[in-house]
Amino acid sequence: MATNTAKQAYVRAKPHLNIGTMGHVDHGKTTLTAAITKVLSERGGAKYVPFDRIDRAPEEAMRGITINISHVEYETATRHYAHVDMPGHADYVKNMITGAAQLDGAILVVSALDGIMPQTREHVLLAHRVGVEHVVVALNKADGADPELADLVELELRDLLAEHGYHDVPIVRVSGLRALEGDPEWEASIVALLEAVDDTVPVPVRYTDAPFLLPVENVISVTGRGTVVTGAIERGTVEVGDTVQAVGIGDGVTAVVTGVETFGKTMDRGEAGDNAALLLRGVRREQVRRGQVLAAPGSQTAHRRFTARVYLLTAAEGGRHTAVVSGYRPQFFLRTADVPGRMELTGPGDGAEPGAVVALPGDTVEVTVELGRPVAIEAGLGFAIREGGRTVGAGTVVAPLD
Ligand SMILES: Nc1nc2c(ncn2[C@@H]2O[C@H](COP(=O)(O)OP(=O)(O)OP(=O)(O)O)[C@@H](O)[C@H]2O)c(=O)[nH]1
Repeated sequence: MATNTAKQAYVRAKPHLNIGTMGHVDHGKTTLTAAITKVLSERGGAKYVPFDRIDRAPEEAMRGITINISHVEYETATRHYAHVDMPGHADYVKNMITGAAQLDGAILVVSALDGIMPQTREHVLLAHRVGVEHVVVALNKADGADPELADLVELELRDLLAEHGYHDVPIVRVSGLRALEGDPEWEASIVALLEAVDDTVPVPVRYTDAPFLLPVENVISVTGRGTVVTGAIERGTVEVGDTVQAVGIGDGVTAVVTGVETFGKTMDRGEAGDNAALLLRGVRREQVRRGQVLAAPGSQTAHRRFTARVYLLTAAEGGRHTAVVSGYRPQFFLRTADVPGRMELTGPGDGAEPGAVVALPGDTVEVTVELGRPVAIEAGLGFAIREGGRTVGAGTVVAPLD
């Protein structure tokens, strides 16, 4: 937001969708993301983002001009996409469950050389659990794979996907690496992959009529301009002159929005589904924090206590090997907030025995949660439970308390 040159305006000519790559470590997510931007840049639909600029680019963040650095944007003939390449496995799991990623669809990257690996399974399971309805598979590294082996991987993938309710998923053989190197055959594979995404992922219904809500991802101070808050708009719309309120964690400030941008372009109006950067007047950087939400004043309230239903992941899903008892103190991830808390088991769900005081991996249980700090809570909000760097549970808020 702090550049001296006049900014280009964002033209909302095509529907905007949010997609992301998921898949096992080293199967080529980042290479594929770079390849997509390179191939589309040659066709006028993107700015090329080289491999080493994805996930990082701290100087861009310092200049305060872009949204969360792991997002890239590109356009196909019919859509504008924001694409998130979640840096590591832990971030993926957290972003998926908390809904921070807000994916309308996902590209599952599977190496044709390695086939299905543990995180491939875990990501498919989580995607389904958090409501990602549309998946396209990029069967990557097809340049190095024996076609018969790739056929076998494809069969196994179809089984895995069907097990989690994904049917008729397009599986496109690609090579991110060869496409990046400019090999026309593999460049064409990237185009085919994006065509499959265009055809498979429908334009979602956006809640533009609801009160404005944006989970805060990043807060950046821009010299001479003020404080910029970035994140994906979950609901509603926002325009210059609107008043927004920060809710959760500490005391929330109320501020007037003096600028709205997406990917460095100015917008008249940010809408649900957009990745936005909002410039706030008269706010110091410390007054807004990741984990808060920016909301239409009075539309959201912060709570420390709430009731919820929680599914405990099995060991095979990456969860715990042992039971959980009342008084359990894991870490809770709600939207972009990461707070410690305590969980009491109040009743069985569909898995646990009636009256159970312990819950086993694989059970669904009713719980009361008390967080270390208040965050914006409402019925239906999804959250993740983590412990020692791994995800052990996925929950849904039933009702806020107090
Ligand atoms: N042969 C071949 N190698 C590839 C291809 N795509 C990626 N690789 C290689 O696979 C390795 C991992 O690629 P990355 O893009 O870093 O994988 P990633 O999934 O983003 O890894 P994480 O971000 O660590 O989860 C690198 O050495 C790439 O060069 C491909 O299409 N063909």
